[in-house]
Amino acid sequence: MSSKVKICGLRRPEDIETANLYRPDFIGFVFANSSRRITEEQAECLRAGLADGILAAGVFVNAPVREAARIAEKGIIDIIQLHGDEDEAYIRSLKTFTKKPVIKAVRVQSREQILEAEKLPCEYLLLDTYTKGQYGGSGKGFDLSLIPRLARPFFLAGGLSAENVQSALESSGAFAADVSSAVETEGYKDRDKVREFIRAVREQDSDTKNH
Ligand SMILES: O=C(O)c1ccccc1NCC(=O)[C@H](O)[C@H](O)COP(=O)(O)O
Repeated sequence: MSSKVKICGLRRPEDIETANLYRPDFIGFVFANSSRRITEEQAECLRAGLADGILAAGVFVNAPVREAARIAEKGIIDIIQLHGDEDEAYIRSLKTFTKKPVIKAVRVQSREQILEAEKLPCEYLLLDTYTKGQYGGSGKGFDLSLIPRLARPFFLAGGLSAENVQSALESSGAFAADVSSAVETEGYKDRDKVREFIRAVREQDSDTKNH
């Protein structure tokens, strides 16, 4: 199966134009406390311009369950990405309010932690770097040898770039590559870097098919 791409932290109309041009499979709107945070109203406007076929994830960190569900049910996002300390009870409660798929981020510190997270009632895991004092989008990578064989599809995140994404996907077996920092220049998404990242993932797919 070909690898998917997610570009996270879109916040301007030109970022949406870039996405519509280069067609990642997923984009992310950050609703959590971050320099990439956007409001619900901004996300609604951006979503209206997003091409069909690109799925929008909403990134939340320890948000009230009803707030995440409300934004999802409004149609602003297709997937709920939980990037904080949300536990099984939180996810079960969320699922009583919305049928939208859930991505649970794990800020990786050990192999056992990932195996434990596999039991959670979510559709996808997202494995990201643990950085003290920061929930995500740090631009730093983690030790991919900690990733066990997983039955569930997972997004790989944390310090990915056009230069390292091919080998990271290959060695981890991830379903999708997720990037934010490495496709930015001075804090904003950079059209050329987004293009190169997506190209690197798609090239990896054609290399795999040719071998
Ligand atoms: O990107 C943020 O600012 C952010 C803040 C708080 C929680 C999550 C956040 N991002 C989530 C993502 O999906 C990022 O793409 C992921 O952490 C990878 O980021 P990077 O290492 O910068 O490529």
